[in-house]
Amino acid sequence: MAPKREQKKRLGKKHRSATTRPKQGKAPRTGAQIAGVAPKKRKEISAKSTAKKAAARTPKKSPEFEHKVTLQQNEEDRYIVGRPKKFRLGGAGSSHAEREQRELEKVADEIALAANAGRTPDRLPLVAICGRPNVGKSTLFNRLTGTRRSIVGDEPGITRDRIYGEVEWAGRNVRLVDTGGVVPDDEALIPSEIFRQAKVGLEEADAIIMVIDGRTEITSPDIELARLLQRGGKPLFLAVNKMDTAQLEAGAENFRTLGFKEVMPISAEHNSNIGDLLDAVWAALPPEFVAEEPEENQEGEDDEFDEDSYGPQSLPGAQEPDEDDEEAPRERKLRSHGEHVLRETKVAIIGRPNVGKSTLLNALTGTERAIVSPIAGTTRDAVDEVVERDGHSFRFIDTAGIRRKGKTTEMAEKLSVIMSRKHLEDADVALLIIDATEGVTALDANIGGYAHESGRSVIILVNKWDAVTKVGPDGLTLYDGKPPADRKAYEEQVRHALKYLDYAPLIFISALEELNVEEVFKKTQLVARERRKRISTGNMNRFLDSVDFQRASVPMNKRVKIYYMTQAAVAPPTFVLFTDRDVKLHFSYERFLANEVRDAFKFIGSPIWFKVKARNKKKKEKE
Ligand SMILES: Nc1nc2c(ncn2[C@@H]2O[C@H](COP(=O)(O)OP(=O)(O)OP(=O)(O)O)[C@@H](O)[C@H]2O)c(=O)[nH]1
Ligand SMILES: Nc1nc2c(ncn2[C@@H]2O[C@H](COP(=O)(O)OP(=O)(O)OP(=O)(O)O)[C@@H](O)[C@H]2O)c(=O)[nH]1
Repeated sequence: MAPKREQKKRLGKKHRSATTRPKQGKAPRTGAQIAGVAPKKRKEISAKSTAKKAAARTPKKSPEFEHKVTLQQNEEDRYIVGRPKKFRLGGAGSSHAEREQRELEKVADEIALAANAGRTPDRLPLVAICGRPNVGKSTLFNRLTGTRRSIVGDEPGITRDRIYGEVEWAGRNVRLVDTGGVVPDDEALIPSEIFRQAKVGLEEADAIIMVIDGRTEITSPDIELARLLQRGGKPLFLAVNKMDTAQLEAGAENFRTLGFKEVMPISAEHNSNIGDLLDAVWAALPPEFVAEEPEENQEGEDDEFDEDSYGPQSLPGAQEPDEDDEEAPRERKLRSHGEHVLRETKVAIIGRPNVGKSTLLNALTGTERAIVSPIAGTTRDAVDEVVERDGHSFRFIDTAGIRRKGKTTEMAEKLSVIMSRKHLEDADVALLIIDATEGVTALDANIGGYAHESGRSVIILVNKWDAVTKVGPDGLTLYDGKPPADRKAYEEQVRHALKYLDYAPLIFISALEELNVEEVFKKTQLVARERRKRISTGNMNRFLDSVDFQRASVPMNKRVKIYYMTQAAVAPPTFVLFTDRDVKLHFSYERFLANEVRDAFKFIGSPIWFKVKARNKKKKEKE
């Protein structure tokens, strides 16, 4: 990261507009804004202000389509989405146009879906730069990130892949993705590759900058790309590039016909109006990125508890740095300047000998869509295998270790525990394998216990399912004459034996016959995302208001009053409870609360950790 001053100089501040200037230093006080208001009223206000913000981000109605803003109760978080009506592109009727139409609608629907998908606000906000070839995307990207990674050239389609970088602006960091461009096969039609690229980058993006060449006329690919983006319901900005002089800048208004609310003339090459563009983008980012920003000078501020002051700003210690966030250093590393990164999930395959670990690894790395590359692991002689699929990387930890065989049974068993624990250290997600032909043994339970305590996300895989379900010639019994296993009853048994892993998804697989292996990838990606989910303090306290603690079966003297709670860390999600007493939470109270949190926010596959802080602890320490 370039020093702050140097970066400011690079980005310039020509033509800075007062309306888009951010409030330096302080984040908008989403939680505290509603302080001092009675709890009932507080809920209403917060819902209204969220809806207002979302409405501001939704493109205006246009004759072709219409956005209806609806407050959706997403399964993972509450989110506002724009629901576009179907529209038809001009020229429909011929079969080619219809095909094109269908393809566009499919992609647009996917983008709309992605906009509604679960968010992981523990990451930096991601801003995508897209546009047709040669409009200056790479020049803008390089201007913002200060790197030369994105190649600039006169030939259209020179950026062949997505490139990620980071920019610091007004004291905050934003991640950028240059979605790239590809030579169109046919200038008259939108090259489908642009859509493919755009789609991948946009799925993750929190805001989008579409770049257009202000020195050329609007082309039909521009129009169609604009329409496609507008269907996604994300904050959109049109950067009219190559406006190198004030005279040219006036012409940017002509591009309003594309239907963008925010149209900004810029010159990426001459560094003009770039600061304004960033200000506007930053102001439009979803609230969770703003709400979670640590407040400066918080240490030592007023320690008095005020019943009506919700939110991080009034919460002594609530926004302390994430000491427990073990993911943070690696995440930061991944976000280094201009680095071309894919999101990566580290996966440990764990289990006792002979359950099918190496067979599963072979099945996972051998799938048709997997691109596998062996990479040196974190320990000296370890080799990790990285599988890239659908834009996501799965790093299987120490595959040499998984394939290593023990000598005697006893030794192999001991080794399996040691290896499992070692693999857990480096992992995000653990795949705990159970042998269906044997059920959960004491050793399985032992290894599962380590997985639970490690704070990693866990997926239970009941392997060799083929061996207990494939019936023989009579069509009724297995080859050995036994009755085939009943899935529901089997799951109950496993759940009973591994009670503490009740949050872990369970999949029946056959590594040998590659049954349900696809599902393993899907679930791994899901739980990896869930463990990094962050709930805003405002939402957390609304949740707390709704919990009926009377239902917790905990002795009266073990109950503590929780004034408020906040998520202090991700991976695993860790909550700090501000209580009336500095005592360890009673086991059943903790379990009750974890279940309530899970009901509200899911956190599929991840354990939930709690920390207790007595509200006056700091004060006592000072005295
Ligand atoms: N005059 C002027 N030219 C610019 C400006 N920004 C970019 N260019 C030029 O436009 C051309 C294309 O720029 P790139 O940044 O490579 O465009 P791109 O959109 O990334 O292109 P693809 O890689 O094809 O997608 C280069 O010759 C740049 O020098 C600008 O602000 N003013
Ligand atoms: N029927 C059936 N057999 C399987 C399946 N998966 C693995 N096996 C068999 O189970 C045995 C053990 O498989 P491995 O993959 O070597 O097991 P492992 O867990 O790596 O064993 P260790 O290296 O000793 O820890 C082999 O004979 C496999 O063919 C399955 O899905 N179905």
